[in-house]
Order: sequence, then C-alpha cells, then structure tokens
Amino acid sequence: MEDGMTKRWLGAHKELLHAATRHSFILSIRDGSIDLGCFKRWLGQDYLFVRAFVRFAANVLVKLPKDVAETDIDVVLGGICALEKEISWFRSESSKWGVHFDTLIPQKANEDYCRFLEELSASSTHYAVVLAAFWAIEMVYNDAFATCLETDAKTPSELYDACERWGNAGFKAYCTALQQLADKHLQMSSIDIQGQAEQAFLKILSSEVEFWNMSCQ
Ligand SMILES: Cc1ncc(CNC=O)c(N)n1
Repeated sequence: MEDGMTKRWLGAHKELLHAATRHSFILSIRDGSIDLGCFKRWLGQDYLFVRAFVRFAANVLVKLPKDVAETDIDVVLGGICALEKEISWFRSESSKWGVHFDTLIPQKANEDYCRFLEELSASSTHYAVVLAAFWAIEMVYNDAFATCLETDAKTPSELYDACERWGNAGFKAYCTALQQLADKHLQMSSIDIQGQAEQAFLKILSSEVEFWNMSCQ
C-alpha cells in the first residue's frame, strides 16, 4: 500500500490534485461565503452526473474478471448500492432547494465528463483502468468535502449534510478500499495499462476542476 501506484500519482500530480480538491467552490463552502445560486447549480448538475455515474459503476462491476476475489466484487457492489441512497438524497435536496431536476439541461463540462465515463465503459478499456478511475472520482469528492467538516470550517449548516455525505469517515474508508483494489490490480497489469490508468486519473482530476468551474459561473 505504501508504494502503491495511486500514491505515486498523488505525489506526482499535486498541483492538479489541489486544484480539484481545494477549488474555490469548496473553499467558499468551507469559509461560508458561497453563493447559494452556485450550490443549487452544482446540485442539479451533480444529480445528472450521478445518474451517468451509476451506469459507469455498473460497468466497472461487469468488467471485473470472474476470477477476482469475492471481496473485490463486494467493494464495487457496495459503491453501487450507496448510489441508490445518494440519488434519493439528491431528490430530497431538490425539494429543499427548489431545484427542479426534470427540466435540467446538462452543461458542457458535465456532458464532457459524462462522455468520458462512457468512453471508459467501452469494452476495450481494461478493468484496472476503470477501477483506478472509479477510485479517483470518489476520492476527489471525499477529499474536497472532508475539508468542509474540519473543526475550524465555517460551513453553513444547510450545506453540512452535503459535505457529510462525501466527507464522512465511512466514505473515506470506502475510498481507501477502492484505492487498495485499484493498486492491487494495477500491480498485476502491463506498463501500457498502468499508463492508461494514470492518464484516466489525470483526465478525472481536470474534469472535476471543470465541473467546479461550471458550478461557480
Ligand atoms: C462530479 C462528481 N464527481 C464525483 C462524485 C462522487 N461520486 C458519486 O457521487 C460526484 N457526485 N460528482
């Protein structure tokens, strides 16, 4: 675990990681200065993203070779199950904030990100690449929202629930399990696959930056 591949990537791409996890959108939640219009825009767009992410997560499960450990399958299955609760949460937030999901139009950064998830779902993408991508997507939200829960954070109380959803210790443990899973399978993969996985990791970080940018405009 100490010298896992993902840890090396995190060290090698610190700036992009910082841009994705300490974006001004997140910092403005943390210091309480957020424009609630931005939060509502993020909420609606993220609901659309999560609908696409469900398909991606299901595809990750389908890609796992039949001979992987049952506990490896359980980690991915657990993530898929959690998405059902997450979608219910989005729906209850939609009435809380008066954001109508049925008339939402996906914005460009969201469409681009969702298209990338579809590309990763192609049968030609190796399962170790999508495992790494799955981890990266979850890790960014965990790392970002966890900062809004720190004791000195001034997160507005009405946003605390959103930050808790991805910033809590259980979600962190799930991200660590995904990371270990990705590292284990990357280690068994060719240099070529490892390189593809690192590229996917970078593309996810930049897609997350664009997603936050979109929410702040
Ligand atoms: C844009 C984006 N990235 C990551 C997540 C977290 N994963 C599932 O909820 C998310 N909801 N939205």
